[in-house]
Amino acid sequence: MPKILTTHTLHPRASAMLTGAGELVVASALDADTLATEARNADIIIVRAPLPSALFEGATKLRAAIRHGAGLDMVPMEAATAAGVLVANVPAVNARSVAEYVMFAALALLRRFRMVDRDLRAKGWLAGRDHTILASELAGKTIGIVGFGAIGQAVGHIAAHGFDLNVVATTRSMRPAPDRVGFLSIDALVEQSDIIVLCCPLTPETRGLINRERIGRMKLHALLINISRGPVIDDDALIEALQKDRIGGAALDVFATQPLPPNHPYFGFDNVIVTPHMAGITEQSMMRMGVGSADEALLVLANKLPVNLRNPEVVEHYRRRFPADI
Ligand SMILES: NC(=O)C1=CN([C@@H]2O[C@H](COP(=O)(O)OP(=O)(O)OC[C@H]3O[C@@H](n4cnc5c(N)ncnc54)[C@H](O)[C@@H]3O)[C@@H](O)[C@H]2O)C=CC1
Ligand SMILES: O=C(O)C(=O)COP(=O)(O)O
Repeated sequence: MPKILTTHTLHPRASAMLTGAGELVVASALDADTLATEARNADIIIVRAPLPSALFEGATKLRAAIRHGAGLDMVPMEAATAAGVLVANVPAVNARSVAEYVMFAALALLRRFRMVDRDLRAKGWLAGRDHTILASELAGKTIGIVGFGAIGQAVGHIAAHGFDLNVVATTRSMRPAPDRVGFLSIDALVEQSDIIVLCCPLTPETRGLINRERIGRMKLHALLINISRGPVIDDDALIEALQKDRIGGAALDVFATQPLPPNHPYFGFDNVIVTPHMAGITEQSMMRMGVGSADEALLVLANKLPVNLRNPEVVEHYRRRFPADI
């Protein structure tokens, strides 16, 4: 029976789809050595944690690595491709969940939710109400979306139609912008936005995109929301801007080091919301990502190519490794 290794427990509906088609095994730990050892006799791996390149050298039976979600940065693409392993993902199905998180984060920052809740509990009613900086409405502000793919478009739609925000965006292709969205260069977006939302993948171009220089161009007291990947922001530059009260606050769901170390400076700011990479995790999206991953795994087990194949250049190599397949 083929072995399907998964880094995390899947949604029950996805597990049910795979039970019977293969032996479904949840990795016993997520460190590089354990993953590489447990992938050695696996046919498929479903991925929610960074995979080491070395995994692909030892996993001689491995046919596919399937990302449970959108971001492909967790799969070392070159190593997978060199080994003839198909890489697929499940795009767009968590976009609504992430977009709702973005609106939650923007509202929570503007309402100073962390401070008000804390002061009411610790010091009582008046302390909770009596903040010198007033809360602010979303309506009429400009939200700047960096990366206008599935998530960016969902954010743009809710922001424009649900909250009367002005929406500007920057994206690689700059195709014709939809109604109520204006495309700008990254620098113009950074200068004009009251709220900047990072919705791009982590790539060599986006690593360090929000650097000291760009943070310096932000409007005084603008907000920054990051749901993309931690290294898109220069942490030292952001921490400095927060210390100097240069920006109004930040909501960070993703970090250069995950888990975020307990003593990290981000924990020290009242105007920073930190969440453990969970913007895309809801009951609905976990079901859709799980089912989508299971669909792709079942296709590979049926000797077919996954629908969202992300390294098509591997196909010839794959055919040589598994001549009976595809
Ligand atoms: N925090 C969370 O729970 C989640 C985080 N993510 C992250 O969000 C990313 C985006 O997800 P989707 O919107 O589903 O992907 P997508 O592929 O639909 O959209 C990404 C967009 O970013 C644009 N882009 C790429 N490079 C760029 C650059 N240098 N400058 C500006 N735009 C650029 C692309 O043109 C594309 O429009 C994922 O790659 C992942 O890293 C995704 C889902 C959940
Ligand atoms: O889709 C992504 O890239 C995410 O970050 C969320 O997916 P996951 O929680 O890793 O299944």
